[in-house]
Amino acid sequence: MALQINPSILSADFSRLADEAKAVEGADWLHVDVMDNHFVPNLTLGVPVVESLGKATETPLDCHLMIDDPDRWAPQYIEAGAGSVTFHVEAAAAPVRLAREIRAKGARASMALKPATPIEPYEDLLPELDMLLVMTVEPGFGGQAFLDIMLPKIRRTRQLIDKHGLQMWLQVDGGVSAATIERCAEAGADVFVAGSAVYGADDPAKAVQALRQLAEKATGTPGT
Ligand SMILES: O=C(CO)[C@H](O)[C@H](O)COP(=O)(O)O
Ligand SMILES: [Fe+2]
Repeated sequence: MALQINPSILSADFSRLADEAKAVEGADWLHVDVMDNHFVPNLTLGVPVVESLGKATETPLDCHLMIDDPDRWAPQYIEAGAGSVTFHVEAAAAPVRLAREIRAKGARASMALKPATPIEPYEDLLPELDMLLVMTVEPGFGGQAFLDIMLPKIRRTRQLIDKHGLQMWLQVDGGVSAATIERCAEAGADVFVAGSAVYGADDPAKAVQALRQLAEKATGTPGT
């Protein structure tokens, strides 16, 4: 099982994005939150910024699309350099077709669930995906408190992945910190997004290492 830490650039200084991306080189992926002020009540960045970020760092980009109509926009993020594209199932018109298109274009296909969206209706879609994202806050903002009530959903999702013998990754995003990452890892997550816990630290690279060690300790699993 992979064990990965993905710093979220949402909590970085947007006037120095290239430097902030370089500050966490050594992390597995750079998590990029795309918000459109429709699917979520916040506006962040779009295709041109993703393209520039891709040129500024060696770290592959994990694009989390919190936007309406991801069916239309996801391909553009792959062309801009995203190595992994996550769409929200609540926003996608045709999740299976979209996942297949993302894979066909050479990126990892990932699907996200808001806190109130259950995993069970999507069990049969899992083989179409490279990653499933269980949101542990309501999407839209960094720095929110981790929702403990999501731990059973993380556990149930891990059970479904294992039941089907899939190699796909299970990502958690929202409120992941030194205080919460062990519980996420014990519940079966293997990819951890952390925004404020990384960029709010004096040394973001050290914060990534510290989170990795806690997750490894919780699972007895060496990371990548
Ligand atoms: O998708 C997100 C919010 O919608 C962010 O990735 C997430 O909130 C990261 O920030 P933090 O670790 O501070 O919670
Ligand atoms: Fe995110």
